Amino acid sequence: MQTPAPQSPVSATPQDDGALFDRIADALRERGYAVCPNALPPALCAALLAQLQAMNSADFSRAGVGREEDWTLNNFVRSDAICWITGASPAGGDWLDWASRLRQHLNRQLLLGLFSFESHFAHYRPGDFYRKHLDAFRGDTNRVLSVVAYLNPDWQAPDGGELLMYLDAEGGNTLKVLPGLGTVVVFLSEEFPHEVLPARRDRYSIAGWYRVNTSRGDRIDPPQ
Ligand SMILES: O=C(O)CCC(=O)C(=O)O
Ligand SMILES: [Fe+2]
Repeated sequence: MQTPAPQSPVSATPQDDGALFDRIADALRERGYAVCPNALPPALCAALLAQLQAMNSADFSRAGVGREEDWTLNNFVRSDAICWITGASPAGGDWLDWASRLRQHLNRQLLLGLFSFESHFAHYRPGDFYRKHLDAFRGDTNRVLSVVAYLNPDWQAPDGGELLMYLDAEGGNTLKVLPGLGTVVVFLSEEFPHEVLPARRDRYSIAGWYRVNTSRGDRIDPPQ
């Protein structure tokens, strides 16, 4: 008889995660991106939503563009506000655990060598946007895989705020994703330009990036 797997505090579904993570790995292998409605475990969604409700605007700061010394505020490119997730809160810790399980699964299946993960909550007020961009530039970064998780109950098409993904270099083949609660999108950071269209409601999400280790000499990168 098999011993049941230990249950995580927010989700009794590591086994279900396995099936979802397999689907994500297959889609990444075939297309380089995966769009998965109802992917985040419901208990994790509930915990993250409760945390968002407990936060206020002072916990968020205006999002910038670029890394470290290249970081700048740019109202033309993006107008959302963000809060980095450290794991200090139980919900943040549960999210990081989920992201870590996905990382290990993808490393096993796709040999991506993903080394670390960084992520933040994002709040887009009505009208906020993030113009067309790439999350990583070839040879210039260690961000390999982007993941976005949406935290908006009852989101409808007229609410707008879609993630618009450009699937080919010409920009003719696009995909729109509604930011509904529990939907997760994963994609190769260097391959897919994307943008966030303005919404008519407050829009909440988590954006995260898996990175490879590009430390050399005395320069530790990622810095952790
Ligand atoms: O929220 C989204 O749909 C995508 C956000 C994004 O592209 C980013 O933060 O880099
Ligand atoms: Fe992005």
